[in-house]
Amino acid sequence: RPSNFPPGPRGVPLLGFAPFLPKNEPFFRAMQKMAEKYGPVTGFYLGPFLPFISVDGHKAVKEALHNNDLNGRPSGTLVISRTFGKKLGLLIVDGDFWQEQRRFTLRHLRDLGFGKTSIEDQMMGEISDLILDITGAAKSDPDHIVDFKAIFTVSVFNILWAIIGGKRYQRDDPAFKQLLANVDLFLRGGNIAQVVIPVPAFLVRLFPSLPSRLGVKDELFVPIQQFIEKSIDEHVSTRSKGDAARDFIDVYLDEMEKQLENDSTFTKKQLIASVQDLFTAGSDTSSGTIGFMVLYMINYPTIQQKIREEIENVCGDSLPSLAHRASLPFTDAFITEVMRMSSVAPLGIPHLAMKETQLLGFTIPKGSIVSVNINSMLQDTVMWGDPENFRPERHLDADGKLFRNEAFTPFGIGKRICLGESLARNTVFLFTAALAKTFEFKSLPNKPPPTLEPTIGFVSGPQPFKAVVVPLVH
Ligand code: HEM
Repeated sequence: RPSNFPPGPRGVPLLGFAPFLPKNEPFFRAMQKMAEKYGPVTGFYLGPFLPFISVDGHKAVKEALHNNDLNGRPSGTLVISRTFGKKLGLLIVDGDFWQEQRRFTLRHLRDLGFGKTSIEDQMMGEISDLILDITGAAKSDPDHIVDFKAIFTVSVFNILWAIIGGKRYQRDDPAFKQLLANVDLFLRGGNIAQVVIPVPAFLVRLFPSLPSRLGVKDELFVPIQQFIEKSIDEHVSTRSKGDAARDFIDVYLDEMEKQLENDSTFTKKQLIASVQDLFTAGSDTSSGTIGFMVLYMINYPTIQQKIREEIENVCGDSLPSLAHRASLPFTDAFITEVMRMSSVAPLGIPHLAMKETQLLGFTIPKGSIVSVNINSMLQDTVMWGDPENFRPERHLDADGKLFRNEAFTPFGIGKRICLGESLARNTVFLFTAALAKTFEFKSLPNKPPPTLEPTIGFVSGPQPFKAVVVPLVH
């Protein structure tokens, strides 16, 4: 260990702490427990040479995420195997490549509808379809029991795909459902420490099942990459020169053509990897968040009733729109509190120290993996007082207006903040408000409410659940 390295467990020679990584509890919780023992910045080694730094609590997380020397991403064999064995896409790239691709993607996704009301019509269409689906399922069961497994992913994906690929899929399209199930399976597979374990490439060649055993099931992305590549080819063949760009894929293809002569970062492989990353980062996180909204409504029926009353008073007969949001502070506070409690991306994406730097006075060696515990920020006792309690009112000020606590950072902070934040926030708001207005959600007869305990994996999602759904007449 270099001098002034953060305190932490030692592990064993050669393998470091790798054999002791917890598997049966969410990794973010294990890291929080470690922080209780060693402090807000904990360090250990994965293998003989790779320092792993876990950062916990508001003060340390804030300092880490605002330190630009920590804005890199890991590049181990397992990390890059999802992107053709190279640092491609948006999630795991860094340096100038990341800046150029992130800036381009963000600018054009914004123009095409991220965070804009122009995509609202698309969202409302998906919501109407979902409402029909849930109503149908509730009415077809004698006890109005609806299975919520994967029910929101198709809607969320269709919104994303309207911007990226300009096409809409039917809710019951089996091939399409399989693609979404693959993303979900991958995200439930492992944890961020397993994926950065420095496994030499030759070992993976010798033991091809090794990544999967470590929870990195990259083969799940093969059909997704084929689907994206096919869409790109269709875009090329269905557009004539001079036609306006229809979606992100068209805009990207235009840029590839423009930059043809240069040593360009805009390539077909990069486009496939970026779209794949937008799927991976954007679908389960948003749909899981909506799932948690329903779960919390079931667990807190009085609060569910209060939201519904607020929405009915403000929106009358119509479904809530983004324009109503400012007049629905309690609904917004409920959404904020569910996001704080459920923390679907509890460890975000691991960062990398691009050079040696300091964190809370400790030395972080160049090349360290820095795992930033976003959940610990959302549960910080100093910032929240009673973080363990579900209290939407904590997000309202004395005048009943939405108040933003500095520690509310489910999308991260700093330069690597989530690229899809505005789209996710709008999606989650519209779906939650529409569902609360249209249905009453209840526990199954004579059963306790479904668990709020998250699934284990790269992201936290709701466990599959069923609920009694009563369609409300308006
Ligand atoms: C509730 C929904 C979501 C949550 C809670 C969430 C949370 C996060 C978090 C915590 C990070 C990591 C920040 C860091 O590395 O410090 C992140 C990164 C990212 N998110 Fe999201 N996200 C959500 C939805 C979305 C959506 C809808 C998209 C796009 C369609 C998206 C795209 C991305 C991308 C591309 C990154 C990587 C940014 C970079 O490395 O520069 N996310 N997200």
